Amino acid sequence: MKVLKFGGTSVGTVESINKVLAIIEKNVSEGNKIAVVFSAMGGVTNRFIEIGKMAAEEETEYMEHLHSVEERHFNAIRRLIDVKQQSELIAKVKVIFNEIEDLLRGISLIQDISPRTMDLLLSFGERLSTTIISATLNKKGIDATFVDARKLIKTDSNFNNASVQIELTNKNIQEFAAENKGVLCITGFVSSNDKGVTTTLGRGGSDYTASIFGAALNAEIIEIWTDVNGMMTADPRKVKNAFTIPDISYAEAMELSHFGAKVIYPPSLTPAFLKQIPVKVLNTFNAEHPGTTVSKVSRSTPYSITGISSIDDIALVNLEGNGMIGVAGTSAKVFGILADHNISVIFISQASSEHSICFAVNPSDSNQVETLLNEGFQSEIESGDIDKINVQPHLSILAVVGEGMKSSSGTSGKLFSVLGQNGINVVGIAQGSSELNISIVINRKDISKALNAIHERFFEIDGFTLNVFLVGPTGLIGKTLLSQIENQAAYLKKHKNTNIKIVGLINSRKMMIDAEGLSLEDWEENLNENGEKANLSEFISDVKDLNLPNTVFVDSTANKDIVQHYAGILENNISIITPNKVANSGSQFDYDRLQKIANTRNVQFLYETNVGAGLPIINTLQGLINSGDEIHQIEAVLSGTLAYIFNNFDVGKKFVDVVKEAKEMGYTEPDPREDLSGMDVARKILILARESGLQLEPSDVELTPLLSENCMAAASVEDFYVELEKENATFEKLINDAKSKGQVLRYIAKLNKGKASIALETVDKNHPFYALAGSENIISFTTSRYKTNPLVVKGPGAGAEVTAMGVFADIISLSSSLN
Ligand SMILES: NC(=O)c1ccc[n+]([C@@H]2O[C@H](COP(=O)([O-])OP(=O)(O)OC[C@H]3O[C@@H](n4cnc5c(N)ncnc54)[C@H](O)[C@@H]3O)[C@@H](O)[C@H]2O)c1
Ligand SMILES: N[C@@H](CCO)C(=O)O
Ligand code: NA
Repeated sequence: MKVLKFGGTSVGTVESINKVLAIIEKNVSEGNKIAVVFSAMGGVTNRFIEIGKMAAEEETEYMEHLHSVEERHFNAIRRLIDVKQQSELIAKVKVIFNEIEDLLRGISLIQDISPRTMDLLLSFGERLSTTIISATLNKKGIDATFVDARKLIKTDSNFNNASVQIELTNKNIQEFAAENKGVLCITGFVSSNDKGVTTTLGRGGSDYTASIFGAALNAEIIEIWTDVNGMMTADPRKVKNAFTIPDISYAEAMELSHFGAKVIYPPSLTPAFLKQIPVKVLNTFNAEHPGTTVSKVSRSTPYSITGISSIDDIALVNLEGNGMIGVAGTSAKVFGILADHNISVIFISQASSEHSICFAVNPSDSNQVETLLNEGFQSEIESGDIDKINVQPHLSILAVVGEGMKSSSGTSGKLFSVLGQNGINVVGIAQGSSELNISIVINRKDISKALNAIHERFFEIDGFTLNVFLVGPTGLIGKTLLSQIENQAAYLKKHKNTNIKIVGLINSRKMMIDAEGLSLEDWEENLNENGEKANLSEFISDVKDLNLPNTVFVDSTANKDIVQHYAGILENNISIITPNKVANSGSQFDYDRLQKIANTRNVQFLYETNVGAGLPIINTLQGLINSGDEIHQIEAVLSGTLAYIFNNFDVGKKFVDVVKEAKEMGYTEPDPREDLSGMDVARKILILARESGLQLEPSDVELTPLLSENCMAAASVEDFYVELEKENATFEKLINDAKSKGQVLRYIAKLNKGKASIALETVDKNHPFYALAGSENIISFTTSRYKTNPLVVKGPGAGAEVTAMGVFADIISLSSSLN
């Protein structure tokens, strides 16, 4: 024997009823003995509640509303059953509607609808749907018996939420089933008391009916047919990667649904659980899907948790005070007061210090709770033993549930590290000693981020995803970075189980954000055609509001305004990666501030490409300092542009043309004067000084300017080229003088005895900086450990590919640290 139950959406339309019929027919053709429980057509119960209330309030339109419900049922009959065979059923249903009309007239006369009357009114929903479907089955040649469950399920007289007299009910059902063959078509939700007065079974009522029948008939299985593919690992509306849980224990199902997974209401399945009858949750609209089996057996699963669910809106109540310590009875009093007022508690936590009790309630109860407890504990509050009751609204609870975490370590560690890495503040924690559920209270704004991050970490179906917002995608570095990410995506997926997802782009003209991820194939056309007008502040506030997990903000501009936003971005627990040197080369105060925010917020601020592009300079220096080395001296060629220019300027060439070449090669700053003025090098040596542990301001860097005032004053880069052309002779002379002595020009930055300086020097072939080619940088660190032979890093220190690579490497390093 199998018991099937079809909910309101499954019997809501003719299309869905046809699917239900097909499922029943399939069972019959396979020779299964089945009993089928039906809910009312979707929405009908609520309509009846409204109509009943309208009648009681003498609103005459109730008749029109009733007629529309009637029409809906007649329409279904007309489409389900052949014209020639309809009349008998239509007559039967018409009689039922006449009864409903009489009832409503009565309600309207006495202007009252009691719980008893409401139960009678609501019972028509199930009676109608079941009448229609059983008749349809018969017309199709399937032997089906309409079963009015009111005759079999006997309850007390607690209308709206009656308690079942289980022994009597079982006996009734067993006797009935013994006498009646064929498909039993049973009205869900309804029952009656000893006097035969209609009652209903309350929340999850039709599931309860199915469970009662299943238990009474010793069914081998109960199938709950609904409109989703079973119970899922998380709410699929909040977590896109949620998937069906194939097997779940009764206890887990109970925990998950307590915290909001609404697919089934497990308390209603208790009769089945007690008899250890497995319950399958299946999808009427996707009947082939295996759904979820809820049963007693413990399961084998590759995951340490079974599912995550949440209640979005709760209020946390805190009762606190020194007078509570060691005093028995405080919690009994708190929960006694709540119980007296029928207020249900969702979560409780008390630290062993006994200094406070904290618990969660529905926000709609929170004002009442506050008043009740302030009154109840008035004398303790007055004497100072207990502080005033504190209520925190706008919170959410999430629960991580699974038998797998029992007596195994690591689940809570993993859980809290995900929350920590995503800057999600934990307001409260509770874990029962059953070790089946860890419940966490967090701020409401973080709930979606938390669910997604936890789901990703525990279920790892699609691997780890880093969400990237990029400023300056159409610039040289930005564009190169995007193409490197695109080319490397398959490798990262395969070898690191990592997805780098670009979720937002902004250049000086356009911006766009898509939390689902932007395609790297056509991002440029997409941004041009579909992007909104760029507005950096708006973009950044959208980034914050979106509150995605595992997020990084990449700034690939040389812009000064963006830097003003860094602190706020880090404060929102979003990491920053940038080749832009402006933030780290402003005031020492600003530099320290960003470092501090990143540290306290537990996010990363990575800027390897600030010095020497992709060359490992910042990481090397940080490694030296963090491991206890001391920097005695740094000597370096830090400008790729100037290195290139001095390596390529020769007699017969114009200096300005070599500068233009450097720009075309992608070595220069957006404005090459940043390089030629020495500003770019000054920024770099300042950053190295700070990374070495020194406190320096930009003005402390001694710098010999390379460019005349006219060049610096030019209004645009083009004007600057015009000015520079006039100074050709000066540069020619510099080079020739050096050459005549067998020397080369090097723009050398030094950090020595706490001082940073930069000067144009000539070096001969014995100098280690002599043999630099192209845009090569060289950095030589003399330290306590590298004293006689310095540690030297050398290689191309500018250019699109090597810089984008450095940014990309920072991105990978961030994602490894989060994963
Ligand atoms: N080129 C190199 O070799 C190299 C090496 C290391 C570091 N860097 C640094 O990389 C950064 C980018 O350099 P690039 O060569 O790609 O420059 P670029 O001029 O080609 O690109 C910068 C992009 O940023 C955009 N942008 C500027 N302000 C913006 C704003 N407010 N909002 C949105 N977009 C804005 C610009 O439109 C441009 O597309 C600079 O900070 C530079 O110092 C470059
Ligand atoms: N413009 C810079 C790029 C690297 O930061 C240079 O020439 O070195
Ligand atoms: Na670097």
